[in-house]
Amino acid sequence: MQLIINNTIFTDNSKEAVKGTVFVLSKQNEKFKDDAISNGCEKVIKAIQLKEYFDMSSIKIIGVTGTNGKTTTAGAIYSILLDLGYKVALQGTRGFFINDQRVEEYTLTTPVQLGNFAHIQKAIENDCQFFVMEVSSHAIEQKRIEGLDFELKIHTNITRDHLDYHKTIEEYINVKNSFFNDESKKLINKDDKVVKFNPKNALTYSLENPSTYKVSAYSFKNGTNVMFSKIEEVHSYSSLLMGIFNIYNLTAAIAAVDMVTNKSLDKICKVVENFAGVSGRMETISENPFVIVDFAHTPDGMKEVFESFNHKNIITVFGAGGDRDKEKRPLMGQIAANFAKTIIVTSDNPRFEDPDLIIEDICKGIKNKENLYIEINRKEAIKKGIDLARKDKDSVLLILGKGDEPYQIIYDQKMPLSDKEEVLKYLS
Ligand SMILES: CC(=O)N[C@H]1[C@@H](OP(=O)(O)OP(=O)(O)OC[C@H]2O[C@@H](n3ccc(=O)[nH]c3=O)[C@H](O)[C@@H]2O)O[C@H](CO)[C@@H](O)[C@@H]1O[C@H](C)C(=O)N[C@@H](C)C(=O)N[C@H](CCC(=O)O)C(=O)O
Ligand SMILES: Nc1ncnc2c1ncn2[C@@H]1O[C@H](COP(=O)(O)OP(=O)(O)OP(=O)(O)O)[C@@H](O)[C@H]1O
Ligand SMILES: N[C@H](CCC[C@H](N)C(=O)O)C(=O)O
Ligand SMILES: [Mg+2]
Repeated sequence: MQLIINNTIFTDNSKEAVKGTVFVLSKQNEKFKDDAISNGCEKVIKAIQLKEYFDMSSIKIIGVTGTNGKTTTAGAIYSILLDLGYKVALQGTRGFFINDQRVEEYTLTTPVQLGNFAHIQKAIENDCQFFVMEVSSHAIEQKRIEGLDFELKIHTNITRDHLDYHKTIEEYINVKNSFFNDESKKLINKDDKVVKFNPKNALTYSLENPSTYKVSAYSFKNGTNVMFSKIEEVHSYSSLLMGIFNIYNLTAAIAAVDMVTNKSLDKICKVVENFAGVSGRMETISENPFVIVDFAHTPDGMKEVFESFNHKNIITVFGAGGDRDKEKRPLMGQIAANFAKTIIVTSDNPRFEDPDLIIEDICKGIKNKENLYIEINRKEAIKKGIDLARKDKDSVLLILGKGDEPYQIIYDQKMPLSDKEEVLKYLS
């Protein structure tokens, strides 16, 4: 990865660290430091020193971390700030956006250090006042965010994900909590049971426990309508988004904008109505039959989605990613069995794993196999789900795990496959 600042080339790859370049050390590449020096680089610096070459004072960085809700909450903050007239950049799972234009397709949810600095540089060149970014647990552990000063750090929730990488839930929780142990301005979900944070400059939000931004009531008739109080002031907002978990995401987004701008909460609550959500997150593809595509791929994410439709007969199509956390698979099967009337287990992104074995892992959590179908071909599984949904007018078909991913990763190949396209093709 290279970054050019004032005609100086900065690189994080020793193979590029030739004469005239500056090698930027990271946790991932420090083992190549001697190679960089022998390749003739001018100097070796730590990422935190990039601030000496790079004035970032004109842009406010907002970081969102948590197991689920990062893309949705970051997307909502981006939408609100744009509607309030600010120039904003958004970086995350769905790619890199500047002022409503997608500048880069999906790469990493949080790029490597120089990738973050390159995007911030581009955002500053486009006069952005805010840089909203998702902060993944990998990024925290690998210190990809080293050198960034956050105007505000936001916590959505901490349940479980990426245990293939962090090995234990305790380690995963510690990594997530480490993002909140400094004196930065932070916004914490007070209903989360495992979050630990430095109380200095911390404000909170919640539906259950006492907090700064406390939701007092909500209803789902004609969309989502929410009432909350900030200390003594009462405010309300409405949204097209469904699900109690989206009330957390939207309340966090409203609170965040309140904390980083001097706009009135009433103005902020007004523009949040324009946020139509993020594609592939609780996205309604068809009303009749009722078909929704969602990105839920963790036990907690699935539980939240299922609980949003417990008034419906749930038919669900899902799988689990290969080369990811294996222990979550039976838990996902069990959650589906607890809520769904019909379960169709299929492939997600098998990567280098045998899709049959992934499906076997999921089915270990499904004791009652009466309404369980297994269909390894995701396209066929979606068709099966639609056929069943057509026969039950009180059903909702929930196609989970891939959201708006336009591909299926088999080995290291990205084969074109979009859940939404498959539904629309079959219904047309
Ligand atoms: C598992 C994982 O996170 N791997 C990351 C890790 O790879 P790695 O340890 O193999 O590193 P590497 O490729 O050997 O390179 C490490 C560093 O050494 C340097 N290098 C390398 C060779 C050399 O001769 N000299 C040299 O200097 C490279 O330029 C690089 O800076 O370090 C690399 C560089 O920092 C990352 O690009 C890579 O992310 C890979 C591509 C990846 O797929 N990561 C996924 C799992 C990820 O990060 N996902 C999260 C969460 C997703 C979500 O929940 O939304 C994300 O933020 O996207
Ligand atoms: N606040 C929340 N609590 C629990 N589940 C949620 C929440 N928000 C969203 N979800 C569920 O998790 C899925 C992923 O949401 P989103 O993409 O916003 O999360 P993310 O943290 O960016 O995920 P990833 O780390 O995989 O990119 C959604 O499709 C929904 O099913
Ligand atoms: N459908 C994807 C969802 C996870 C995407 C991202 N959170 C990651 O872990 O790479 C998978 O399970 O392969
Ligand atoms: Mg994301």
